[in-house]
Amino acid sequence: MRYISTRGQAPVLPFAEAMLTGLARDGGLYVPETVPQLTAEEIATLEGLSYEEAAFRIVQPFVAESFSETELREAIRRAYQGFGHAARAPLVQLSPGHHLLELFHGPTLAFKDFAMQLIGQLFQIALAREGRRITIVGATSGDTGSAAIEAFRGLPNVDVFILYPHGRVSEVQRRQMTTPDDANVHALAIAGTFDDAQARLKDLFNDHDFRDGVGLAGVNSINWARVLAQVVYYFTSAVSLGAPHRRVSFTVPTGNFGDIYAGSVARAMGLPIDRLVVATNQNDILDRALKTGDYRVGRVEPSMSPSMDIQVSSNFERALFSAYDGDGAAVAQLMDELKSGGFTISQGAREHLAGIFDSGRVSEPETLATIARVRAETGEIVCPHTAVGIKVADEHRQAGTPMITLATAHPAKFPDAVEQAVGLRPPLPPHMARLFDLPERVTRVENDNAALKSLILERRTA
Ligand SMILES: Cc1ncc(COP(=O)(O)O)c(C=O)c1O
Ligand SMILES: N[C@@H](CCOP(=O)(O)O)C(=O)O
Repeated sequence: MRYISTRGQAPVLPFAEAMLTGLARDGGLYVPETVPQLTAEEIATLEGLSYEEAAFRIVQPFVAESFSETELREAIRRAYQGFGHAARAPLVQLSPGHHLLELFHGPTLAFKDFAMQLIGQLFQIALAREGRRITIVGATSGDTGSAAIEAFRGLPNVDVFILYPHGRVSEVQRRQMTTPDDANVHALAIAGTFDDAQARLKDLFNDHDFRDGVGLAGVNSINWARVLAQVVYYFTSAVSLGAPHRRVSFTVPTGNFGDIYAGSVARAMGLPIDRLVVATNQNDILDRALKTGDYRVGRVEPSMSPSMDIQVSSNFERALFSAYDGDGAAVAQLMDELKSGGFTISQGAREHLAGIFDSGRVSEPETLATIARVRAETGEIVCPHTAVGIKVADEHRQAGTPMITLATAHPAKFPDAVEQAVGLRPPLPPHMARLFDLPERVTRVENDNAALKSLILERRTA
């Protein structure tokens, strides 16, 4: 399996190299040259398997040339052993035909753990093999950061720098990033928004001297390996509701478009997904783009679902690459236009996207009302991101097709929003009970590349 860039100008790489490379050298994102297909029979055999065995069968065709079966099985086993639920990603029925896929039973209480724990294991195998050291830089709107820190803390051959927007993540999210005391972990509060953090991160990758000098690696969903690991739970949940003999739909709270893009990969592999529904908060560029064809960047407005406070949605580039039939030059042209504020999606590409995705937007009052309604109707307490998903899912449900909404984070990560909606603060699980007692370590940094580069060079332990 070879991996190619969405902009068509970067070296073609095998899986392990694409994983260690992160952003392609032409500024694009790696995707597999072809998508492996699972037959209906193969999909049916996933029913009743452990999450780990299903993950092995789904991931293996993408990585076979880079990792032996034994290495992959062991990486998967280690990745999910710390999850707090035997099913790893359990499904809970919200109402007849509407199910919540709980993706928050990992160590940092968000869906990011599913991919980050696995790539943490795969990175270690690949780095040990080559005797390489790396400097990971990640951008986060709240959840990727702590998941990355948890997966890479304490490793002798890795430094982890996490850029988060100062004052724009929840207190639990911030403390998850600033309280680990490992010398290789560096939490950086950048002046600006998540979009600024992600833009600076891409600048660092596009500075080839710096990138090569520090051995830069990325663990955002820029990294194909992140997306791949997220494909698994689309299969396990759909199969438990009757796929491949029955079609299912998914609604996904969306920001950087990585999670829902993973759903489109599952669909391309043969999983009978009817609709993939993008759910945004008031930062609604994706909803606007899918409805009008105009992808136009607006101001990032802080919301009570801060992890989705994103306007420049990195993985949309991968969806565009498919929608433009793998035309890297066309994608590069759109990304160039994006530098001046946006672009218009061609009619053909819009039709391609409309064949897969629907979308909806949820306001702040609607988010609160949904948390309260779900509590009243089902007893479940959901996080504000999940509430955005549930509201949009309810607007897109079709009789006869089960809808699965991804519950992307634990409500205890967002106690202020939950308290406002239902009058109580969900407790943190026991392994995080000391979070508010631990000292924080944080460095403020300007939204400036030169400042960032010198900080990384100065702090690196590698
Ligand atoms: C809790 C939560 N929900 C939803 C999202 C959106 O996911 P994606 O960026 O993959 O679209 C994020 C951030 O990624 C998140 O942390
Ligand atoms: N919502 C994310 C933003 C980064 O997304 P990623 O999937 O590209 O890592 C976060 O919580 O950090």
